[in-house]
Amino acid sequence: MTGTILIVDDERAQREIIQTILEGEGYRVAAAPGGREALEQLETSEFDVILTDLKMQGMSGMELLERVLEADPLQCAIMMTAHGTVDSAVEAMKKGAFDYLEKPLERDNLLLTLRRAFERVNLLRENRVLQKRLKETSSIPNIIGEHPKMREVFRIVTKIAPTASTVLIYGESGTGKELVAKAIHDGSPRKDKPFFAINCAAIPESLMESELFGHEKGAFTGASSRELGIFEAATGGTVFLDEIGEMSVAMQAKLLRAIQSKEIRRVGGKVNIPVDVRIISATNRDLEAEIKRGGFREDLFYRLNVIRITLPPLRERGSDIAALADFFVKKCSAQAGVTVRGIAKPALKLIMDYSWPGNVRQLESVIERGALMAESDLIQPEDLPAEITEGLSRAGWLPFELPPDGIQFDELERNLIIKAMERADWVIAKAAPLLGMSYKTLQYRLEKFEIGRDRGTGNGDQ
Ligand SMILES: Nc1ncnc2c1ncn2[C@@H]1O[C@H](COP(=O)(O)OP(=O)(O)OP(=O)(O)O)[C@@H](O)[C@H]1O
Repeated sequence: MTGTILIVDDERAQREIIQTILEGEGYRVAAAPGGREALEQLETSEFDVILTDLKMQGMSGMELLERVLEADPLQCAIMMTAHGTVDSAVEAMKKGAFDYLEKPLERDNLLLTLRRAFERVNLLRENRVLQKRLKETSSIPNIIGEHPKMREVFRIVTKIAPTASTVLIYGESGTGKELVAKAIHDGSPRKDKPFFAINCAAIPESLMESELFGHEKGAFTGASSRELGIFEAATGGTVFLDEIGEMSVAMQAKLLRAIQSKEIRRVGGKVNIPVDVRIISATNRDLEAEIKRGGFREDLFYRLNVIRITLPPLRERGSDIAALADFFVKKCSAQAGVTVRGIAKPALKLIMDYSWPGNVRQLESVIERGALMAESDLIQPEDLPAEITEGLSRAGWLPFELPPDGIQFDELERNLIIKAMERADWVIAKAAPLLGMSYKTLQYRLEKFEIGRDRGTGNGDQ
């Protein structure tokens, strides 16, 4: 039998008898003549079980129990009480003692109670190890998230990263889809080979095939030399197809053929070239609904959707906001010239209350801006952009009331589009989800309103 026990009793003879019995059973035993001495020993050593007398000179067993459990609520303690003091024994149990033993002690009863106590100690210990292991496996470097939905993401990523299966990541813009795709690549045997990401919404239809599969010299006007597409360039590695829902149906057919045959043909080429890439794709659209509408091929969907990972929007994991903000502050403070080391409480409250339609990407850029604006070493409310300080809180933000004289709807729409484009650094693919529009709809509206980066003509793409 292994295990450590601390006996606390002010009667020396009692201590010695119990110590002899327990050492005879193989336990490692220490003894203390009173509560104070016991607490001193507990400061430097850990004991699995504390066996203490109730009535002692100086500190009572009850007070010792309270102090011990205050420091470690899971400490296993057994109270020894004089015959006929059941009330105190019950009180000790209520306070959190594991059990009590009536004096004079009976050897068998003592050993049986200790055996049960050690069963519990071992169970708790195993539980702690499991919890620790769970924590270790459910985190990925540089991806912050303690929310159960993120833990589930980490669990799946850790499990499937080493396999060859295709993965489809669902999530709104800025929720970390590319970060997760990269983590899957980094956790796979392909990690030393290239990881290439392509945003299907940002590439014009006419160039998509060449981007994916490459082209031969002279394949089309402007193709002055042979160029490899990302399928060939990433060979042995991973291709990440972001915003797959924006890919045209014609292109989807070509992609499906490439996945099935594991071969591609460069645009203008005459031969098929074998390729070996793992495909991870991502979307913020409901592809199943797109299939019903005829906008997405069902057979391709099943090829891509072998493993599905759903990333929650930031507003659904509010408990992660503070840790993410802190992570970005640290990231910024590593940069030259930035002296910020934290976020002031009132600013943090505004950050926590905000709805984050642009998700983690928006939070990251707000913190970056705050770190640059801050005059002290803490980010203050005045260092945050208006949309956050104006308290458009998660609980029902209602930005507009219809003014008494009505409104010019076109003007309102135009302004909102400009605001979204500014927030998305003039990348249409990133601005579109902020407005709940598809890439094509937003592109059309940018042209219609003649919105460009310089507010002049042109659509300001990329
Ligand atoms: N959990 C996280 N921990 C730390 N950083 C994160 C996390 N999630 C996202 N980020 C950061 O937020 C930014 C946006 O993430 P990412 O580009 O992966 O999002 P996305 O979902 O692919 O966006 P989009 O759909 O617009 O392409 C990146 O700078 C990324 O590093």
